[in-house]
Amino acid sequence: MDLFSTEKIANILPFDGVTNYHGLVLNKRQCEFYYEKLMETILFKNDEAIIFGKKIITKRKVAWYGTSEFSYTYSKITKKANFFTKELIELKDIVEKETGETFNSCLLNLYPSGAEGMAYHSDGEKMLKKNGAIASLSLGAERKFSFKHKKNKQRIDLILEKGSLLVMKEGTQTHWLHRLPPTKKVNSPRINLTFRTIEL
Ligand SMILES: O=C(O)CCC(=O)C(=O)O
Ligand SMILES: [Fe+2]
Repeated sequence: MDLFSTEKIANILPFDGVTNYHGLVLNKRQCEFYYEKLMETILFKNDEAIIFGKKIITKRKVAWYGTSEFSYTYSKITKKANFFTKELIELKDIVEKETGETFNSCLLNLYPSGAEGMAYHSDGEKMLKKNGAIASLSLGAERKFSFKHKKNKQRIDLILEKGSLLVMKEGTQTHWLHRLPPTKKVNSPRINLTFRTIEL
C-alpha cells in the first residue's frame, strides 16, 4: 500500500474498532447532481420511533431502499424498503468500488437544518450482517460527527464534508456510539446515505 492510500484511509479510532475516513469520493459536479436528484426522487418520510414506550415523530426524514422489498425493524418499528433508484445504484457502485465491500440496502437521512441531528447510538440491529461494514456518504451541508467509547467515554470528532465517505467496521458498533450533534451554525439541509448489508 502506498503512502497516499494509507493516509487516505486512516483509521480514525484509536482502539476497539476500525472506522476509515476516505475523504471525498464525489467531485463537486457529482455532489450537486446527486443532491438535487435525491431531493426530487427519494420518498423521505418523517421518522417514527418508540422511545420509552411512546411513539414519537422526528423532524429528521428517512427512507429505506434495497435490492428487494424486504421488511426491516429500526427504532422498534417495522417498515418495508423501496427498490433502489437509478441514482442509488450508481452511488452504491461508487461506494462498493471505493471500499471493496458489497451492500444490499441503504438508509437515507435528510436533516432539514442544523436543528436536527441524531442522538448517540450504535447500529447493531439483528437483521444487519454481524460486524458488516456500514458506509456513510454525505451530501449537502457539512456537519460534525462524533464517536464516544461505550466504556471509557473517549470522544473522537470529525467533520463530514459533502461528497465524503466514512466506513464503520470491525468493532466500531460493538465498542463505540456515534451521533450527529445538532448545531445552530448550519441552516441548510444535509442528506446522509448509509449503505448496509441486511441478512435476507
Ligand atoms: O447522518 C449521519 O451521518 C449518521 C446517520 C446514522 O448514524 C444512522 O443512520 O445510523
Ligand atoms: Fe448510525
